[in-house]
Amino acid sequence: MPIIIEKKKLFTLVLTLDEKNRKILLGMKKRGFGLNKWNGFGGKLEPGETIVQAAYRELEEEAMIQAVDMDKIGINLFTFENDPVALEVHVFRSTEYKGTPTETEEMRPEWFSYDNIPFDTMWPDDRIWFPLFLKGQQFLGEFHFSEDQKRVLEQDLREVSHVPEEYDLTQRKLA
Ligand SMILES: COc1nc(N)nc2c1ncn2[C@H]1C[C@H](O)[C@@H](COP(=O)(O)OP(=O)(O)OP(=O)(O)O)O1
Repeated sequence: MPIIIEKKKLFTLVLTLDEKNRKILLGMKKRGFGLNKWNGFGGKLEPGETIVQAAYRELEEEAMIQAVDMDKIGINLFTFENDPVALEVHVFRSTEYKGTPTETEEMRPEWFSYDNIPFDTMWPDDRIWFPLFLKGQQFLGEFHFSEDQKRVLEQDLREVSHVPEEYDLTQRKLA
């Protein structure tokens, strides 16, 4: 079946690393989309906000920490069977922060070793692009999910030398 996109929604996703100890900070989602899954911290943009501003804000709101550095490392475009709305998720990598990760209404933060990432309790796309993310390689990904959001039916993951401002839908690989 062709993948038709009539509209896309922008999201951020921030993953904080403790590179010295090879650990990653994830949050258990306590409500809404992605409930009961470990993920990075992020969400939708507020009116008038840039993608980068939203990334800093969401990390602070959901984990109570302030990123000192943050680099956009990739964009994932998610589509779902029989749904014309795509999710364009801008992924950021942060290695320094201020504050103490603290549980909030939306997320329960926890550190995981790079060797023990809980992929079985994460979105299924994560195990595909995390290896690039962890080694600091910029990427563009497309993931087409089953209608029940449980399985990746088709995927395309590319290493890039520059991450664009937004995903160019005319250049997408899955269509
Ligand atoms: C479908 O595959 C996905 N995989 C991963 N790893 N992350 C995803 C996927 N789809 C969405 N996400 C990310 C993008 C955002 O970081 C969150 C969802 O954000 P949410 O819906 O919670 O947005 P908020 O603005 O925080 O929502 P509230 O209005 O509830 O505050 O998941």
